[in-house]
Formats: sequence, structure tokens, C-alpha cells
Amino acid sequence: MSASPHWLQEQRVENGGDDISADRAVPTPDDTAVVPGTTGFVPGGDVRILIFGAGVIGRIYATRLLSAGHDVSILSRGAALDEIRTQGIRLVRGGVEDLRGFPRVVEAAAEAGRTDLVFVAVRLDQVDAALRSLGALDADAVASLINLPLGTDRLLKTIGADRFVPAFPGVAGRLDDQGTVHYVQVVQQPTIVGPGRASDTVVSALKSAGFPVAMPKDMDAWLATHAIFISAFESALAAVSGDSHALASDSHAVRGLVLAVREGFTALRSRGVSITPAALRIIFQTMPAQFATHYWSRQLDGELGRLALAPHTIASRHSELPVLQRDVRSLLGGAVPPRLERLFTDSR
Ligand SMILES: NC(=O)C1=CN([C@@H]2O[C@H](COP(=O)(O)OP(=O)(O)OC[C@H]3O[C@@H](n4cnc5c(N)ncnc54)[C@H](OP(=O)(O)O)[C@@H]3O)[C@@H](O)[C@H]2O)C=CC1
Ligand SMILES: CC(C)(CO)C(=O)C(=O)O
Repeated sequence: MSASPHWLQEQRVENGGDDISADRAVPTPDDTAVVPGTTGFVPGGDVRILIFGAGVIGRIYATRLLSAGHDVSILSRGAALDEIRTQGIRLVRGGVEDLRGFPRVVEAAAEAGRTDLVFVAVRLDQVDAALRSLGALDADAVASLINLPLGTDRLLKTIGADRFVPAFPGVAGRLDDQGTVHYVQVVQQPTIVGPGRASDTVVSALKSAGFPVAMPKDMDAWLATHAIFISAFESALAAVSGDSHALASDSHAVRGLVLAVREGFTALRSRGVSITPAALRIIFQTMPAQFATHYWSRQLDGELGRLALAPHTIASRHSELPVLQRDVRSLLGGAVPPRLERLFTDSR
């Protein structure tokens, strides 16, 4: 198979270069409406934004939104507080400096004052602790950028249905010792935005900063599908200490990974959850395992494996990954299919 299928066929629409506005979201044949991103930054944004969490994802979204002209504060703590205050945030993309920005740095959300929009960018294992602050945020809209296998209910209840919007990052990267973020915009995965009264605000802010956006019809199904997929890939990568080239070169291991995700998707479907986006369903469940193995070997050896999946695995394997595995286990009612279970066990 020479052409690599994209997870989301609609990405091609964006590559067509048209700037289609949020209210002209392109309907797709099945489960996702897509809002292609702008091809560059739109200057003059004026939304007051708070980024809650100054890790990899928080820093990328903060700096991009700042450079689109928005009024951005970032909630930080520990050593990162002073580091960002004094050096700002430096983003490197494709090996060259992409952006440097100095958002306002706050230690408590209240210091940011009233905001139009908050993006919460903490890990799954940090959500319980963060929830204590999230209900009290003085903001019109609050979007999560978090891996949430069990769905968005907890956040929805704490934050309130009138202002909560579930979302998921369309970028990935790593933070180096100097505080620089090396990142990629994942071509296969635009920033995902779920339904909510404030979704339009979230989509327009993201588009203004050049992020392609897609809106699945069922966000919880999207998050559940992603959790199966990413918990399998991160587990397999953790077992080889994040060496995506070594994993890509082992076709037996990649085939086992493909079959583990396939079985995980089947188990999810048997619990009434549809596999979303369609492209993942096709790659793992329709495509013969031999082709899917070839496809994933190439992806693991390419930008997605080296610059997104591997660095994220290395950073999260002792923090978010165990909680992700635990939540995938509950998502599947305690009955994790054997190949997926083996990946989880071997990752430790
Ligand atoms: N990194 C990546 O490439 C990708 C990540 N994601 C997802 O995005 C989400 C965020 O991940 P990522 O940015 O990598 O995680 P990081 O660990 O890099 O960042 C989380 C940040 O939030 C801070 N934080 C957590 N709780 C609080 C709190 N109560 N008050 C103040 N600060 C807080 C942490 O501070 P401290 O360090 O002090 O704990 C840390 O700086 C995860 O669910 C992840 O799966 C999705 C795609 C790619
Ligand atoms: C961006 C990607 C696909 C891989 O890093 C991801 O979604 C994740 O790590 O959760």
C-alpha cells in the first residue's frame, strides 16, 4: 500500500487551502464535521484566555493563541513559574524556532481575573486535584485539552453545561531541559472540539491561532476510541523505552499492536460505543491486518512516531499512562482483551 490513509479524510479539505469559517463546517459522510483551520495566523484576536497548566500542551496553545493577538495568561506552578516569567515560552517546530511568547504568568486562577475562555491542559492523573479549582473559574467558557477515556461527565458537572466544552489536542511534543517545547502539529489529528454552548468561542479562538479543528458528533465515543488506540501504542512504546524505530522495525510486534487495538475496538463496540473517527475504524477493523501493520510501521518510523507518540510516551509512562490503562480497563467493564492486557503488563 503506497498511499498512507489519513485518520481523518477531511484533512485533505484543509490542505486545499480554503479558509472555511466555523459556521461553514464541512459535513462528512459519517461521524465528523470538520472546521478546516486557517492557513496562517489571523492577527487582532482579543479574547481573554487563561491556560490552566503550563506543560507541553498548555505552552503550545498559550503561545500560539498569544501570537494570534489574544490576551493570554498561563497558570503555572513550581520551577516553571519563574522560568516562564523570566524566559517566556519558546516553541520549536521542525527544528527551527517557531514562536517565542511572554504570556502573563499566574499562580492562581483568580489572579487572571474574569476571562472569556479557559483551556485546561493537565494530565488525566491530575484531573481529580484540578477539579477543586475548575468549578470556581471566573470564565464564560472552559475547554478541556485532556485524555478522558471515561468521558466528560465529571468535568461537565463541576464546570457546568452552560460553559464546558470538551476538546483534545491536535499537537504533540516534548519539553527539553531548557524549557523549550519541540512540537508538531499532528496532520492526522486536528484539534478536536466537542459539543457545548460555548463551542463556537473555542473553535474561533483555535482557528485564529491557525489550528485545524474537527468536531465529532459523539465526543465521548471519540475519547473512548482514542483511549484504546493511544493506551495500546503508548504501552508498546513504553516497553521499548520509547524507541519508535525499534518498534517500527519489529513487524511481529506491530502486528500484535494492530490486533490489540482491533480487539479493543471490538470490545468497545460490544459495549455500545461506536468507533470514531471512521478512519481509525477502517484502518484497524476493515483493512487486512497485513496492510495495517505496514501502515503503522511507517507511521511509527515517521514524524508521528518519532516526534509525537514516542516523546509523549516517555513523558507520561510513569504518570498518565498507568491511569489511562486503569480507565481503559473500566471502560471495557474490566474485561480487557488478552493482547491489549499483555501490552499493558509488558509496559511496566
Ligand atoms: N504531550 C503531548 O504530546 C500530548 C498530550 N496530550 C494530552 O494532553 C493532556 C496534557 O498533557 P501534557 O501537556 O503533555 O502534560 P504535562 O505533564 O506536560 O503538563 C501538565 C501541566 O499541568 C500542570 N498542572 C497540573 N495540575 C495543576 C494544578 N492543579 N495547578 C497548576 N498546574 C497544574 C502540571 O504541573 P506539574 O508539572 O507541576 O505537575 C504540568 O505543568 C494529557 O491528557 C495528554 O494525554 C495529547 C496529545 C499529545
Ligand atoms: C497526538 C497523539 C496522536 C500522539 O502523540 C495523541 O493524540 C496522544 O498522544 O494522545
